Amino acid sequence: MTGPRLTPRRAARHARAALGLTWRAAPGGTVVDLLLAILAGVTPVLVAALTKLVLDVLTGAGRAGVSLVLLGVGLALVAAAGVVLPHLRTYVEKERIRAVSRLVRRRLHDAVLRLVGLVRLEDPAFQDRLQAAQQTGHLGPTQLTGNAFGAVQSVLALGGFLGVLLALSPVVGLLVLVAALPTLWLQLRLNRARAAMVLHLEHFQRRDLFFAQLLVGVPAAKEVRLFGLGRFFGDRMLDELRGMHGVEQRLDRRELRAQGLLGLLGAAVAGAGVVYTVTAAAAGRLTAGDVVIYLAAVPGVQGALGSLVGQLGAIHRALLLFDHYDEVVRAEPDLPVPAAARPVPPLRHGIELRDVWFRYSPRHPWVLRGVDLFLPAGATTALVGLNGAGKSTLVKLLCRFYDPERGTIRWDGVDVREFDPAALRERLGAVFQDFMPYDLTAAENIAVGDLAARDEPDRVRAAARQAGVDETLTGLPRGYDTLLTRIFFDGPDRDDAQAGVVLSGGQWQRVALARGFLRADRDLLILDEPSSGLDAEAEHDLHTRLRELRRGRTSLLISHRLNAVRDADRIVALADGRVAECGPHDELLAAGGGYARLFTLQARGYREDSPTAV
Ligand SMILES: Nc1ncnc2c1ncn2[C@@H]1O[C@H](COP(=O)(O)OP(=O)(O)OP(=O)(O)O)[C@@H](O)[C@H]1O
Repeated sequence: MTGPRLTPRRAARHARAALGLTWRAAPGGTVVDLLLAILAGVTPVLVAALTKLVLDVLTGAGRAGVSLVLLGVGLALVAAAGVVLPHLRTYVEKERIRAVSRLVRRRLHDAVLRLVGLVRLEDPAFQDRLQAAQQTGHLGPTQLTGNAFGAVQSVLALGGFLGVLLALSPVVGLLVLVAALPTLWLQLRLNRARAAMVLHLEHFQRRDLFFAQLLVGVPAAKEVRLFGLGRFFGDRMLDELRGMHGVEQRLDRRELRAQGLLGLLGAAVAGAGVVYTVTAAAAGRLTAGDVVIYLAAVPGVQGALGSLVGQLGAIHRALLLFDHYDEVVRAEPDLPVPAAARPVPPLRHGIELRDVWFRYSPRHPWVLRGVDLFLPAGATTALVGLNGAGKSTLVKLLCRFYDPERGTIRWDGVDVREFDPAALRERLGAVFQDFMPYDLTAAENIAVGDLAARDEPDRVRAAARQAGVDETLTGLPRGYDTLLTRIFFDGPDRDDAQAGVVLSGGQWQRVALARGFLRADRDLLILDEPSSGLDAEAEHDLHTRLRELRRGRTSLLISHRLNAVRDADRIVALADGRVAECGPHDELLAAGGGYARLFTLQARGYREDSPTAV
């Protein structure tokens, strides 16, 4: 496994960005932490130096006139500081990490929201990076700063102890120093491997999480039990976990081998130093105080060097991890957004698709192959076609989640690429076929259609009434404030296991419709299979309401129930990626094409005694 390379320029850019984030998130905490790191660095050297002085005075080897009491008090104070400082630092550091995490999370999500389309979000490689950035984004700044301050502390301790060692025996001092160089080299290599591992593991982790969710989550619980899928998914999950652990294990073993050898080397150097000092003291060349400070200095230098190497390695790793975050926050918009976007005017004439070609990526087949279509303002257009004909894809293009590969979509003659996508979407209302049931309250589930309605309960209720779900929601344990989920609970509901409710599929469909109704006044209302989950009576009722609502408005209605679209102003049938038929119901029926065939088939299914597959 080869690791990602970090050029000095890239490293410097990441370091600047990471430190900048830390400073912006917690300026006070950063200063305090640095001061504490400096204090923590000099404390052990001071303890060793004071201990030597005390011993020298006691054994008569020290200078006369030095007060033992003062030395004792000084030693006690410095030792006390040495005990308290690490705890204080831990607290300050945790506060800083929390502040940085919030800032990093916000920036990451701002960056994701800048992706106005869906192309990049649907790219598995980008998803891997995004997940890695989510998990490790905050580690870049926090580890960089924490380890940089730790390095300051280590350098101070190292400088102090090394000074002592070199003064007593330059040979041993240099030996201790040189013995640390292989550790530094190894650490840098291991860091690169570890950073590469994060991205490599992301594949496994996402799939592991997916299988774990299937096993413990509610959505798949029915099928898992009925089809007996538990063992199958469990084994797949363990396979992913095994793959992940295999990668980690290989790296851990490499680390164990290398660090074991280097540890032995360090111990041998330290042992040789001890033998030398004790022998020199026995021969009268060193005092007892010298022996004590020597014994403190050798592990002190090795410890500080080890920490420094570890910290430099961690800084390197933090910079490599920061790469994922940096890539995501610097990601170019996935759809071109004009610098000077044109304002989106109210729709007067209509929306025109001119020779629109689209496929989800060059590796995917064409879905639309030259669609020419006009959606006249103030009229209802129905879009019909077999499964996979491209109806929902066309809706996604109208919302500009993607751009056509060839051809244009024009809003009153203006190419929609000249608009800001957010401004265009402001003019649209939509109920998607795969609408999202949120684990929120009933009122919030409707108000997400137009967040301004959060503070307008009457509007929310009116929309629910139009969608025929008001009575259901009013009857819930907490009315519109009832959570539409059994996964979470609100504070006051903690002791009430029944507080959240699960709606039926059709009831959810109506909630989604209510969301759409909140935007019924927009220039274009898109309804993709709005009645697929409704019972016959509700469907009839809904289409009567929709007819009312659509009157004089521009709307696009997609449905497989051809009876529900027959009164649309125009019916457009998609087939083979093109518009195959277009016209009012009667005209299409008389033409005797694909639409007429499907309509007759469905109608016969209702009339005949024997059931007919539709
Ligand atoms: N995000 C995607 N990435 C790749 N291919 C996709 C994606 N979404 C849809 N497709 C493919 O595009 C084709 C058209 O799908 P689309 O959902 O537009 O059909 P549809 O007419 O709405 O079908 P249905 O009646 O079943 O809802 C299908 O072959 C589908 O597999």
